[in-house]
Amino acid sequence: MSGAIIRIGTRGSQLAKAQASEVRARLMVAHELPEEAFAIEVISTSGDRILDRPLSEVGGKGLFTKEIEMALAEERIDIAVHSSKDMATALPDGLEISAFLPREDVRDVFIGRTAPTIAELPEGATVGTASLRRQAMLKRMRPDLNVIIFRGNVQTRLRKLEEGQADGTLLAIAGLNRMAMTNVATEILDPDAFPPAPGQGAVCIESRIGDERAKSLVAAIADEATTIALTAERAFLAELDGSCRTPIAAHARLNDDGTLALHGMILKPDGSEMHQTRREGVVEDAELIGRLAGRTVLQAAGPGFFDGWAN
Ligand SMILES: NCc1[nH]cc(CCC(=O)O)c1CC(=O)O
Repeated sequence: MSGAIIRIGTRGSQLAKAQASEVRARLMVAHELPEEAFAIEVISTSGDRILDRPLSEVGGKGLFTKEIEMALAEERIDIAVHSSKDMATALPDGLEISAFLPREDVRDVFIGRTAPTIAELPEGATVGTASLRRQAMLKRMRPDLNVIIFRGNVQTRLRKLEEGQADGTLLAIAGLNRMAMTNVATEILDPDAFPPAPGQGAVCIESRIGDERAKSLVAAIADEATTIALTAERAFLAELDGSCRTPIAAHARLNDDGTLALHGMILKPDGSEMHQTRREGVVEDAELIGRLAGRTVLQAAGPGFFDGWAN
């Protein structure tokens, strides 16, 4: 790839473009390349176009990645930049995740219009979110709340909030940080009580299997601790066969002694039932830790837990 222009594929939202620019900036530093060595190719995805229905109804995570992955497979781009949270566990044939950037803050935030915290929302207040996980955890904390669908990119959701369509909304602080918009948050949620989506806060780079030039290029900016944490979280998700249809939360991180700790959770969409587990082990077992944690919550939930809303 040296000499040639490196084509970076991304969605067109402000957040996605900020992530692609971050990847470019890191590659420029790592390889002493000028900005002109890169072309950022904006690709529209179905997830960006279908805005009137919840993600769980229109097909889940793949929606934000499909068109970009097609461009990658067809060699119209060399690498694709994604929010790991938006990626399904099974990738299309011929593609692989070749790097994770160092993870941003994993936490969710509440952005309140009529009250600064979830606890202070009046009885029956309306909260907008498109995430089943956020809906389920909110309902568990506050069964009285009225949760409505808020689709669209971060700017669209904040506009809906400003227009008064809801009393509050929830977002990932990572996205706000990347767009220098952290100040809109009115409450930062404790990740132990309100754990993030698997992969939240981690940007990943996808490339073609066998494209060694792309692989070695991005290897220079890959973060090992993030790779380990994401391996565990994505194994947890894979064990649950998770998609946007199931409220699933997972947060893995390295302890000070270098071991891995995973917190995994599943809920019913209305928050009426919740199962969680914590598991620790050596980093070499990241995949196994995720798989076993997934099996633990599945067993605790029992057969029937997914009935009625699994698809
Ligand atoms: N589903 C959209 C999406 N995908 C990734 C992020 C945030 C950035 C990240 O998690 O890295 C967001 C917006 C949000 O949930 O606030």
